[in-house]
Amino acid sequence: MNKVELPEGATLPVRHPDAPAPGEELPVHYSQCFGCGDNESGLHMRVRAGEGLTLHGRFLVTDHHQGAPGLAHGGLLACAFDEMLGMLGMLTHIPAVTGRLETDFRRPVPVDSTLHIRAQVDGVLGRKIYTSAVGRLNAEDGPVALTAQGLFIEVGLEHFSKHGRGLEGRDFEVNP
Ligand SMILES: CCCCCCCCCCCCCC(=O)SCCNC(=O)CCNC(=O)[C@H](O)C(C)(C)COP(=O)(O)OP(=O)(O)OC[C@H]1O[C@@H](n2cnc3c(N)ncnc32)[C@H](O)[C@@H]1OP(=O)(O)O
Repeated sequence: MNKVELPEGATLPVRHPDAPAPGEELPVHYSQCFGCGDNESGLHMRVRAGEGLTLHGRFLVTDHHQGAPGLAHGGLLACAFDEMLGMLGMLTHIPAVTGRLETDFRRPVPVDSTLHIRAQVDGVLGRKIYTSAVGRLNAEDGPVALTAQGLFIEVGLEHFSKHGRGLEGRDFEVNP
């Protein structure tokens, strides 16, 4: 994992009492989500809660995900990290959106490989949530293919009703 530089005063948020238990699979937060939903060409990411403020996810790289022939597209891999880092909100119940996402591509990711991603919350300062993740090839302890750091910004739920659609009657889930 990258060494994450946190600003002075950042603290670790509390794991929400209703967060999925360690080992529990996270629900699909939106059926059409490109990351975790039924979207035909999507990632079909499967994610389970880890200890503390961590998540473990994985997806199979398919022909839908190519950039160069036989290799995953870099932007699509960044998408997978956005999804994983965004889903950390299910541990904290803090509604937030990606403000900044930095991805380091360290190894090519071939079609038919499974990318295992471990994501964690590193700290919170005001509305800013600092997160990071590492992606490994074909096993949870496989070779590191990517690392990423994400800055998420806490927003009110009105962010999703104002800019998105279909949030009526929901409390903390931000997608229908
Ligand atoms: C409840 C949980 C449910 C979980 C469900 C799982 C869902 C999973 C879904 C997964 C899907 C994946 C998830 C997705 O794909 S989320 C979709 C992709 N992201 C977006 O669409 C966000 C678009 N941007 C915005 O809406 C606004 O710009 C936001 C809301 C982010 C901030 O505008 P706002 O007017 O509100 O606030 P502010 O501008 O005063 O900024 C506030 C603070 O933040 C700092 N700042 C801001 N930006 C940056 C930056 N780039 N680098 C560094 N710092 C930045 C800023 O300096 C300030 O700091 P400070 O001055 O206070 O120190």
